[in-house]
Amino acid sequence: MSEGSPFSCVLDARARLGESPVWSVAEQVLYWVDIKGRTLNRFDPATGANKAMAMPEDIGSVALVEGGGFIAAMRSGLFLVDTDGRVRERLAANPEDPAVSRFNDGRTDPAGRFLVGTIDEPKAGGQAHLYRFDERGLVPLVGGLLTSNGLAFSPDSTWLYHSDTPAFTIYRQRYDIETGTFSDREEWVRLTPTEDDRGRPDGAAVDIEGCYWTALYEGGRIQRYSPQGELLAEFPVPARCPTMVAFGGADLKTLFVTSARDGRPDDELAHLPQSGGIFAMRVSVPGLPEPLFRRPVP
Ligand SMILES: O=C1O[C@H](CS(=O)(=O)O)[C@@H](O)[C@H](O)[C@H]1O
Repeated sequence: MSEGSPFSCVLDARARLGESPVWSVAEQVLYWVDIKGRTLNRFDPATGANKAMAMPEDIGSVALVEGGGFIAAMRSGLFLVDTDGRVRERLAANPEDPAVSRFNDGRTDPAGRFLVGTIDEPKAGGQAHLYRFDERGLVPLVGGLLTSNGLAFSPDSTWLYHSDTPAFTIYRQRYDIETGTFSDREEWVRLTPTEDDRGRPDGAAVDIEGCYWTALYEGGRIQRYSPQGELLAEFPVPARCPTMVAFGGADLKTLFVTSARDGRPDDELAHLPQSGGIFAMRVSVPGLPEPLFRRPVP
């Protein structure tokens, strides 16, 4: 355990921008990406070994695919990647300009569709979108975003959670799992930045009680919210920029957190040298197994 934090560093990865932790129940390992370091990683907590697989471009998120391999959301599009990290096929192109937009946070819905958003890198007034990918192709569902993030589903699949990080806001909307469509979004939680605290909602996961856990980028902590949007607890992380959480371990009661170190000031990195690492803590309420992406049948 780190001083003042319930989290231990389980992998001192020094990732530039660690993201998208995904627990594989079948393999009992944690997959994660380094977006700017351009790697897809397989971390085995039982041995401490991490295998980094080089990617050809920035990789924003991954999800596990039924039958093996990954769907990878990269800068130029969505791709199928095999278990050895070889890019096999492009499923969809990024409809935005890849010079200023890349795919970011993504998650499979409980019916096997892939939801994924983009990041408007120049933050030019909200050019990013949230998309759905299934047999209907890549369809934009929400526009006007700066950084699409925080995708998660309630345990009964009736709510979709979603955040826009630089807007300091988490939204939720009624989700129809039969069709992959949703109602208009409602503002669910809005954080108020201060001069000392620009913590904003990044990647997230929901536990079996329906509580929403979010990393606070530049906020150095993880928050847990009730389904009613009430802040229940906060847990400091030994990194200023935790990026996303995932439940793992045999009982899904280990909370893993990825983090970033890219662009952080020297004094902060001196104080928080494990920034960019993977952290973990035990929790009393487990998460849910991550659904597998079902490749659409043409
Ligand atoms: O690139 C990223 O940056 C954002 C933070 S922000 O958009 O600059 O506020 C981070 O949340 C995101 O996950 C990451 O991919």
